[in-house]
Amino acid sequence: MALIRLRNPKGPNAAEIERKIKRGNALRQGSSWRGSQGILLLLLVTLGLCAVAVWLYLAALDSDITETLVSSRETISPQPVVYDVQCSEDYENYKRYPGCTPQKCGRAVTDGVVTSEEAQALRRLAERGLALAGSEGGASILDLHSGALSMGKQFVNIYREVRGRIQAVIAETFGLDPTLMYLTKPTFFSRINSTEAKTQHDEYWHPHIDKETYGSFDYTSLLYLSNYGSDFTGGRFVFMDPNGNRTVEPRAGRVSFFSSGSENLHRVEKVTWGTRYAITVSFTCNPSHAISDPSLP
Ligand SMILES: O=C(O)CCC(=O)C(=O)O
Ligand SMILES: [Fe+2]
Repeated sequence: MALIRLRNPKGPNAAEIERKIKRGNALRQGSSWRGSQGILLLLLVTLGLCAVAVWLYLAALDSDITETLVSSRETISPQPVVYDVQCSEDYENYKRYPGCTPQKCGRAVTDGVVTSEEAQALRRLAERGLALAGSEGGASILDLHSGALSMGKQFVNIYREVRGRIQAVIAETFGLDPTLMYLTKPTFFSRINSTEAKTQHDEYWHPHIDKETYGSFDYTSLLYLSNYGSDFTGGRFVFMDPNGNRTVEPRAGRVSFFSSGSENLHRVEKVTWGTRYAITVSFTCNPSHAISDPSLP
């Protein structure tokens, strides 16, 4: 027995024990590898969550929108959705025209006044007209003034019908006499894309008050000819109120209208992708600022 012990000092189970030790080591190594894998995974998940949080924060900073008044996914019909806003003092500095000068101010949106076929026809017209030229920057306009187009022996007013309906819905919403409100200039098609601005005429995104910018406006209406989200991104209309920003998302055939004073300070977001078509159609209470439909003698 002693000899055997001498020849094999580790005893009869030494090989077995060694195997166990090796297996133990291997297991420990494996579990420490698995441990570091776990830590790595945890790190990655934490990093991912941090990235998402930063992205959400930046997105919130970028889109300073407090409220979406009307989204492009909903249909506002037949009645417009109306948001009352207190009239600014702007109107006191202008001559008042009873039956037209705003007594009640606000903003409204309707999808029930212009059909999608009409919007499509007007968009095609804008596409063709603007294809003849167009700005090198991102914003182009086509001013069709009264909207008259010669055809044979007469004028075909391309948007007389549509304009008449817009006039009627504005009058009804703000309690006006439609015969005392007049189409005024500029009345124009706009095309906006994401091309970088080349001149200040391309800088459509600045906050402004229509009554100050255009002088004659008392009521502004915008007829959208393309859809936010599918035809273009960015390019939402933003009312900039003292307590936050409120958007109207364009949608083909949608008419958005509002009193033109500083109670409706607004801007258009920069278009980030695609092309946005719209028509600005505006009305004045001052007959001397009216533009009339041309007629043949
Ligand atoms: O196109 C729009 O949504 C707004 C345009 C505008 O603010 C304007 O024509 O004065
Ligand atoms: Fe404007």
